[in-house]
Amino acid sequence: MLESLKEEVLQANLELPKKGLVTYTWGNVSGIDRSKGLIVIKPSGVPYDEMTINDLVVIDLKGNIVEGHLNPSSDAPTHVVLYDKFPDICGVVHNHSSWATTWAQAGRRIPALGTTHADYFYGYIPVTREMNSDEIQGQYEEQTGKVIVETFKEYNPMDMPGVIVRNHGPFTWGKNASEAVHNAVVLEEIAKMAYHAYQLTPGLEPISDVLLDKHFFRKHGKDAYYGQK
Ligand SMILES: O=C(CO)[C@@H](O)[C@H](O)COP(=O)(O)O
Repeated sequence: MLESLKEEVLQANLELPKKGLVTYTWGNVSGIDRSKGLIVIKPSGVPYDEMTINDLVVIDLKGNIVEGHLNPSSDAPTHVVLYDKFPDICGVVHNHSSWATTWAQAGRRIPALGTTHADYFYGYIPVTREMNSDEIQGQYEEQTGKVIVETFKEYNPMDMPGVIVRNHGPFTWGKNASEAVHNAVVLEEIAKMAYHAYQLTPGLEPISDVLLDKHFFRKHGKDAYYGQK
């Protein structure tokens, strides 16, 4: 069942260490078959260099295990919320890549300081609010998804394909698992460049709306929905 999606999700997971986005078993990638309402996700705690297609776990949109002999990623509830509330996405990535996680630990949104950013993210990459103790002590991973959705009231997820979860790390998404990984790689590079740009020029302002529009529109077209800049 879902053999081609499983292969795509396996390759997307194996791309994370190849691109230097994960250490040990940190991070996870999933993909969804919207016609079946089934998600294929990385198993929890399995080293990437030992992972096989048979280790992947299939869950439904309530988080129930439909197929698989291992537990799904501990972040599966977050993936489920995002698929439920962002109907156009079909791939989700979570990781603890160093530069993006630095911004998460600092509780900072990432400003658009250059055209690389503008090609992928229309304006600031948002950071979620701090979660309260009840949210943390409760269904933490599910609440993480809900706080991301709350942050995206003003955004179309397809035109802002990532978020910085405060004190945790980045989540990215896309039209499939492979695009979600691509966006994770870009977000990490943007986070690194923005950090260094601020070192060179403290108090740097974001790029002009004209330059942001030029690059984002060129890549995404005029009809893209735009949230906060
Ligand atoms: O965010 C976290 C832990 O903070 C997770 O991404 C783990 O780093 C990986 O968990 P599994 O996917 O192996 O359950």
